[in-house]
Amino acid sequence: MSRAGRRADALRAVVALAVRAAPGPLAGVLLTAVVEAALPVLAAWLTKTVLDTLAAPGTPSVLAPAVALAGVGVAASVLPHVTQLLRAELGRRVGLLAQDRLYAAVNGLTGLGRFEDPAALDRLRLAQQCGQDTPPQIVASAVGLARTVVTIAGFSVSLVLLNPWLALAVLLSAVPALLTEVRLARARVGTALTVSPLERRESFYAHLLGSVQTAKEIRLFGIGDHLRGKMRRDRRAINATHGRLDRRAALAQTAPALVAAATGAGALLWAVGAVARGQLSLGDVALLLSGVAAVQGGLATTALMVAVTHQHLLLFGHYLETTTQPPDLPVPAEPLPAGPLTHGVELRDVWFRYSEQHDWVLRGVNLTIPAGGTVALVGDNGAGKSTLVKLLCRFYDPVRGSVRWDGTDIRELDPGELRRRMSGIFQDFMRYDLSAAENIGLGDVRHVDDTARIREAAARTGMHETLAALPRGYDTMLSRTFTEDGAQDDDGVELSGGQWQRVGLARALLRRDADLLILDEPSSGLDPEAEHEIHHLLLAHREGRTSLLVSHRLNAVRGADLIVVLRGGEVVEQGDHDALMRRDGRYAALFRRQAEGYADAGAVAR
Ligand SMILES: Nc1ncnc2c1ncn2[C@@H]1O[C@H](COP(=O)(O)OP(=O)(O)OP(=O)(O)O)[C@@H](O)[C@H]1O
Repeated sequence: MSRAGRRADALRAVVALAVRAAPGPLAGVLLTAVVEAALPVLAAWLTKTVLDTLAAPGTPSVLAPAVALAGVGVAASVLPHVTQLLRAELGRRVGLLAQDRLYAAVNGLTGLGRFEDPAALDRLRLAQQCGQDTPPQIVASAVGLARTVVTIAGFSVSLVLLNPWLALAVLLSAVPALLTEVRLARARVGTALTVSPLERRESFYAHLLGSVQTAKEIRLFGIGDHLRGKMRRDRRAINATHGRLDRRAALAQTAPALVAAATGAGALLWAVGAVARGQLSLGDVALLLSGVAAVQGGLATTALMVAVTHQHLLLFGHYLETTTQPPDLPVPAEPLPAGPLTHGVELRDVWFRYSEQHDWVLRGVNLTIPAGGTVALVGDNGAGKSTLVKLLCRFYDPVRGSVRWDGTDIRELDPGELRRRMSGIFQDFMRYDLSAAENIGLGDVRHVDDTARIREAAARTGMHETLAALPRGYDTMLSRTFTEDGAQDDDGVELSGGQWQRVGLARALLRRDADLLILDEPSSGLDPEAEHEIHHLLLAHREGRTSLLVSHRLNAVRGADLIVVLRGGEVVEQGDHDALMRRDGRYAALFRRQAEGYADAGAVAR
């Protein structure tokens, strides 16, 4: 699509957004803009009438035009405040709708790929920035533009009546400024794109330096100054880019400004001569001077507003691109229903790599998780276990092969429905800065307010007593960073690593009707007694349910119906514990090594 076509699309989208979000304030802003635009023209004519009436004694009373002029003055001083009020309301409502649509689009992404694509993240950042600010600014500029055009038209007619050639010269003198501003607008958008990655990285450093999660390590390693230096370097680069553009703009704007000033001076000299020759009255001169100033000022404002609107429309293109982007993973127009799991989930010759630049992570994996069965996945660091879990949830699609839910390729299913049939805990599970109840309730948002259910899930992971004893019980914020809905009390708490893991597990267990339970390292942060206890609990919970357990603690997986050993992205062994021990391969070696570690520790203890 051509650049002009994209701008027209952006403009249509902004207008549609404003009409949808705030029809009342939009109509109000347009109305006040027209009235505000007409006032200066009216004031100039009334001034001329007052001056000419005063200069010609014996003519009708000056009172009526003087009172009208005063009225115009009052209206001119009040209206900007009304406009400001309406424009602010318009901005807030449009900003809200734009933000909501943007995050609906982001939330609609099925997979994780776009969140790992720097170009997509830069675009998202620009979309976040301009989604909030750009539509109201475009509306404000467009309204301002319409207003100045009305004012310019009014004064131009006045100038044409006094001297048509002068009117033409004044109008033409603004053309260079207009062209310069449009060129500069394009350069400004180019600069915004250039600095966006730098600004995103700067925000990252700002987050590192200002958050409690990072404060410990930054202090222990004393790397605050190092990070600050990197942040400063990015900011300097951003400033240098902006500085270059500002210098270029100042140079480019000088010549058009000189042309306009020379035209204004010429008009003044002509007017003085015309008064001396008796061609113009004093009132005419007042009208002419205010007309030249208004037309020139208006044209300069127009140039700037055209440029700003142009710039915002180009930026808004990124918002449109993000909100109308095609799906990251294909979903059929009419997906098949994901029914209750009756046979099992199967990975059939699955090959996967994160991108063409990356190496294969899974290489022809064949694996079945039978309905009602417990499968454990073990293997070295980087063997591909978490990647396999992500493919099961359809965060990525296999490059080759398929993942099948009761025989149907999960690409044929509705991803939302598929995920509603699953539950689990990831290795890097979320610790939400929310209340304890909500931290668990989010496991099944239909029951987020079901206190009894939440307490029962907490009890099953041994967390009920701990959470009930918090300052506000389950309503206590599990955060020292935020307070509940802006409350002033700082009684939020930070849980220990193991306690958080139990909360994460309780969240997973809240979805009681899940067909497939995925537990990726569910006990890595627990003390040995808690681990033992949690594994017994999970064993009981998994009984008769389909589950996939990923763990490095081989003692925890020995009860699984099937243990699958992954190495370098390939399944190298599978069977139950006894079969794998008899086979005396990789699993047996790993198991013995862990058992020896415990035995050695026991010997040292004795
Ligand atoms: N988002 C990603 N983008 C690119 N490469 C990735 C990504 N996630 C993982 N990898 C790579 O894929 C390989 C497998 O990682 P994965 O997390 O699946 O291993 P794992 O078996 O779960 O390891 P661990 O036992 O350490 O948790 C690793 O080499 C890792 O660097």
